[in-house]
Amino acid sequence: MNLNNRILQVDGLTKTYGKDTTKTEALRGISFDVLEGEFLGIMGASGSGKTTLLNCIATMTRPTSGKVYLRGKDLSAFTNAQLAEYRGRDIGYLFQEFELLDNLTARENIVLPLSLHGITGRGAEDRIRQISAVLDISEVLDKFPSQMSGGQKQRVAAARALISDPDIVLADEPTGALDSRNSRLLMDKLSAINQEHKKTIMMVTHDANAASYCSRIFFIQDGRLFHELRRKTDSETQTDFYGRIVTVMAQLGGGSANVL
Ligand SMILES: Nc1ncnc2c1ncn2[C@@H]1O[C@H](COP(=O)(O)OP(=O)(O)OP(=O)(O)O)[C@@H](O)[C@H]1O
Repeated sequence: MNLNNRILQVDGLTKTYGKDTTKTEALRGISFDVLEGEFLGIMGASGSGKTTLLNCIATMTRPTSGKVYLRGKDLSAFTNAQLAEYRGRDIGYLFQEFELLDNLTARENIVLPLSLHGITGRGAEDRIRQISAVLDISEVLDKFPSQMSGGQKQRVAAARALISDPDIVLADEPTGALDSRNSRLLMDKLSAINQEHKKTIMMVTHDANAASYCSRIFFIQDGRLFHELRRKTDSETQTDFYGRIVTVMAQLGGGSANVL
């Protein structure tokens, strides 16, 4: 592994919620590296710690111990100003339930991170046009969320996550609220953004189909890394990779149907 293009380093991350009788050890020591341009999947049963892991990386949750480094810089040592810059510019976050603001149009939702984080509007219109074309949402830019389909809302949310050209996109179950057609459409777009625009993506998912678009997948069990799968570049079809994913899902706990 060439560590020169390591974008993110997760080192011995633990997270314990509550104490005594309410204590939950959500993460029990997780370490891995993410390389630039990877499309990394995180899978595991409900409650295994996937969202906690993503939120520690997003600095929405503070780890109990361990560190996260972005390009070698320790996030826990960031000042408030550096954290704001990190959240607003270095990462983009895509939520399962879209989290668009209902009283803003698609266009206003997409530019929100730029204004919230004081990023200047230089070229914002050009950038919206480019991203909207990639995500096929040019037609809905002046619509409000209530006037869009679920698939369109999630693609608008993806545009919002990408508008500041972040180093890494963190996605938590982005297809969780979508039907299979819209899931496939979103995954095709995310895959193109990863492959053609070289954007690093880290995605939590329960969906083996969505995971089959990834280049590498971590399986988490009870707050620990259980297994890692890597798609064989060039020599493995998405269908074959899907087959291997389903096999590991079954090993994780007695059959994919009752695990994930
Ligand atoms: N804020 C919190 N306070 C207390 N316990 C929490 C909190 N957030 C998560 N947990 C607990 O930590 C564990 C891991 O939760 P987490 O949401 O990270 O799992 P997950 O793998 O993302 O689950 P799911 O697939 O159901 O979303 C669970 O047992 C959960 O109940």
